[in-house]
Amino acid sequence: MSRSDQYETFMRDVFEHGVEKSDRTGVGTRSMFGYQMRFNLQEGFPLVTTKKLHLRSIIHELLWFLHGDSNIKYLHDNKVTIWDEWADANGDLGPIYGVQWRHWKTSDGGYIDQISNLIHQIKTNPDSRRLVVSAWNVGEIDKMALPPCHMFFQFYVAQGKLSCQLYQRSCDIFLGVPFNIASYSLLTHMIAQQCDLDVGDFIWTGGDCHIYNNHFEQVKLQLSREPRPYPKLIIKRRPDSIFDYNFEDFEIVDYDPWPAIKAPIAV
Ligand SMILES: Nc1nc(=O)c2c([nH]1)NC[C@@H]1CN(c3ccc(C(=O)N[C@@H](CCC(=O)O)C(=O)O)cc3)CN21
Ligand SMILES: O=c1ccn([C@H]2C[C@H](O)[C@@H](COP(=O)(O)O)O2)c(=O)[nH]1
Repeated sequence: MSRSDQYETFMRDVFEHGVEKSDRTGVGTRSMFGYQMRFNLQEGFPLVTTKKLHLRSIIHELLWFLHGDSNIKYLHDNKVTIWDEWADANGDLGPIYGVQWRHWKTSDGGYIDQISNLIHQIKTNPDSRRLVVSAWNVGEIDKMALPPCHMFFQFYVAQGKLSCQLYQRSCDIFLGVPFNIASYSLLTHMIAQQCDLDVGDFIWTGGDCHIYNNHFEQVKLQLSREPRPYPKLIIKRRPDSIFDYNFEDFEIVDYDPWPAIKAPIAV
């Protein structure tokens, strides 16, 4: 049975049973600690259907991470504005996700490309239990515009299928989480294609899962809507490496969402 309501069930649980909690931004939240969702990627691409999602921003952001970039110029060139509030006057965000994924600094002055190493390990040693990428570089957190939220992910290969589990320490359920689910599901499809594997599950694990107090009306509206079946992802080409995908390589078919719902972002 295909389920396309895990996200809404999660949102409803936190909305109904979360506790009041103040937070860094001053907005205030309703929060729950610890939650897990499992998406079978064989059954569709988990793009939330109870509001229209801007997949363009999600794809460009992921390609930007994979390029090891942390300046918003690439995003701006592609009309993506989701990181604007955190960039400095030069558009820099410090050593956030992309930098840690591709150029983790070592103590002897070298760099580690975690993504290249990961792909190599999946291809040559798929049973490994060390198929891990971390953005949580403790020694560099104070140089980042925002400490990583989606901070640690692990892959798993069994029966010809690639699965991924993400640990997200802090989760803005209305604005951030739909982006995060789609982004890592897309990454899992791309890595599976590169490694000649089918896709398995994407498992999302959250730490502090919160709904901001100024998202309550939007959440009520969203929860009044019936989820629809998930769309399908088509990757139109098989690039030579994980770093050679273009925006145009991806197509989502049969996405029939409810209308978009606007909300302010907590900075
Ligand atoms: N409070 C907060 N929540 C987040 O989800 C978040 C941050 N901060 N800071 C860093 C990044 C930036 N992210 C963002 C930023 C903006 C949107 C947003 O405004 N989404 C709109 C559409 C925007 C668009 O695609 O142009 C939405 O309706 O989903 C989503 C995620 C995720 N992260
Ligand atoms: O990919 C992302 C990035 C950020 N968030 C949210 C989670 C929190 O609401 C804020 C970060 O604030 P902290 O005080 O650093 O936890 O951004 C997200 O959900 N997804």
